[in-house]
Amino acid sequence: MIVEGLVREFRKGPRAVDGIDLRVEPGEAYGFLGPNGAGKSTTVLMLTTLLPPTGGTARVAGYDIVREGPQVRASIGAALQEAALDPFLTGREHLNLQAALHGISRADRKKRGNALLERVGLQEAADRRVRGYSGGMKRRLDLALALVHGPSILFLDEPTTGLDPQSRSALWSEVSRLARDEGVTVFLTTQYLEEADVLADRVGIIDRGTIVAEDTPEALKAEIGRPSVEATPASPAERDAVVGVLGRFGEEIPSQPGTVAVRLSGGAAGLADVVRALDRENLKVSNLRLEEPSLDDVFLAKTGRSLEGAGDSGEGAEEAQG
Ligand SMILES: Nc1ncnc2c1ncn2[C@@H]1O[C@H](COP(=O)(O)OP(=O)(O)OP(=O)(O)O)[C@@H](O)[C@H]1O
Repeated sequence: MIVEGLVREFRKGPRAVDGIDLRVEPGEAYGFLGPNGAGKSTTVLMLTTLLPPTGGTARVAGYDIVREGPQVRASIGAALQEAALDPFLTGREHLNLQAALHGISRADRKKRGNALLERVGLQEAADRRVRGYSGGMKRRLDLALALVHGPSILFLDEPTTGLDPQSRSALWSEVSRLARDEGVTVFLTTQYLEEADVLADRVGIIDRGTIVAEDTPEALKAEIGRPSVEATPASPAERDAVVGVLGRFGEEIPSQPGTVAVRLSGGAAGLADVVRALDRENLKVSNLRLEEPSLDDVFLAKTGRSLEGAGDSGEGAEEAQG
């Protein structure tokens, strides 16, 4: 997938996507991370040919998204935010219908449907109507539907938003397996740092329509750099003394009540020196933790805002999207 200078301007709205460049290699899992309203869904709609760009170009599976829409659509599968599931159809009926739409023969439809239902763990619910499905089951059915025609690229728009932790991790394993074992290229959008961290080989951070950082999660975190150490003084009376010792190793940062934290100016290796210094001063700590920088720190460093609550106010956005 090659994207160059892609733009989408809405007539009465913002420049939702403001000239983005990206490349996703075959078999790669790419995470598009950003707050509400950053432009993630608009990007996915353009790349899946559902919304025409107002500028720039993109090739998906080698095909131009504007001039070769049908070829693009034949190569991709998409599970988007507004799942078009019919509450009165069963999971199996949905798969059958989708397979028929893709021109899969009657004999193959059944086989394909069964295999996909099994893969996403919906065999037992296969003949129940979708209106009785949980949020997690609907997302898994969505994923199965996106895979019916064996696409080489899979688009997932916020696949786990609103799911409980268990359903979230079940979906994560399925997506990882697709990328790892079947070489499917995955392009997923998410507002969850952890999701990008777990699933993506590379992460692009999008804010207000532009990509502000892009790399492997490890490299992005390493760029922001230094880990922090957090200590819980065993006796609250010794808090100031612990602050004094830790302060020699870096600048103090906000931490949980009852704890002291500093960003280690010498990196993780400084932890041993911290322990020795505390010991020398006879200061006891009940807990000592090394914290690696998170993707949230990366977002903060690149945009000056924290990912939590960095989104747009959403005013009118929902309406406009409908
Ligand atoms: N059809 C539309 N008309 C006008 N403005 C729109 C339309 N669709 C999206 N926008 C605006 O474009 C910007 C980007 O929206 P987009 O949905 O792409 O963001 P997002 O990163 O996917 O956010 P979310 O996580 O909420 O889905 C927002 O400011 C949004 O209000």
